[in-house]
Amino acid sequence: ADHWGYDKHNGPDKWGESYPIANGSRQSPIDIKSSTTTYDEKLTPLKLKYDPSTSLDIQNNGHSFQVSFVDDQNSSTLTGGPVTGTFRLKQFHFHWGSADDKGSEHTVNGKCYPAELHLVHWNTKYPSFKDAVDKPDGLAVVGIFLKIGADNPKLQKILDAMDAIKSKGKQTPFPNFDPSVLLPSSLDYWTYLGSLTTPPLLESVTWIVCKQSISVSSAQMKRFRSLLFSGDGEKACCMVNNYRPPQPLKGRVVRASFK
Ligand SMILES: CC#CCNS(=O)(=O)c1cc(S(N)(=O)=O)ccc1C(=O)O
Ligand SMILES: [Zn+2]
Repeated sequence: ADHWGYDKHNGPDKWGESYPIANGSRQSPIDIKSSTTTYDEKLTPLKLKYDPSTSLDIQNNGHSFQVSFVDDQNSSTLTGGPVTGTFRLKQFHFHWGSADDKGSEHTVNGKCYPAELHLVHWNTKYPSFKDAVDKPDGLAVVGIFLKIGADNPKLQKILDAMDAIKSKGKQTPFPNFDPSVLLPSSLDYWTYLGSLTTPPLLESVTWIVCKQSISVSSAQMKRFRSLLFSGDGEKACCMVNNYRPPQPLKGRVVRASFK
């Protein structure tokens, strides 16, 4: 069948044909309207504890690139914040645009960022990621906006690995990477109940979107855009605009951990 993607004939507007949940009641991403969010003093600080020895490899999966982690122990975890229990880091990936004026999935008061980082964690009340991925409290994804500014040296290791994973299906070892280096200095966040932003669009994600962004330079963004959606031997297609636009809030409340 026609594999989903991000262009006219297989993009976000078409996903509902194969994944009816695309029109569900808790879809992501959303536009975060700061005036309609509500401060919740019961929200505790987000606790992210990452062990660099759990980082495994970096791969081009044909819709983004992701760094995967060993998740057979509670070495790299998310606790606190809006969640109950312990969530394990499985992978992180990015979404970005064809130019600096778009690319993020979440938007803030209608403003897009050039890219957005997603750190995907699964609830250890379930035996594995695949058991968690379709449960309403199965996943917690931390979203971090990238804003155009100075070169970000913390992205260098990722950028240098890109040459080895240019086309779909490529994978290369990526040991000893500490994702903490990608976190902003403040972990103030907005949180709401949503979904995966790519098919199968499962409504299993507690979203935790950081208010503070991290920097990326225009030159560094150009290197993201040199990756390919296409595999070796296929017509080269630049990996850009791999973001889903904001979806209807449908009555959901977005809480803020900060005043
Ligand atoms: C079955 C199933 C599934 C989802 N896998 S994922 O949570 O790693 C993921 C999550 C997201 S996102 N944008 O919802 O965090 C995007 C892409 C992926 C992916 O498979 O590549
Ligand atoms: Zn994502």
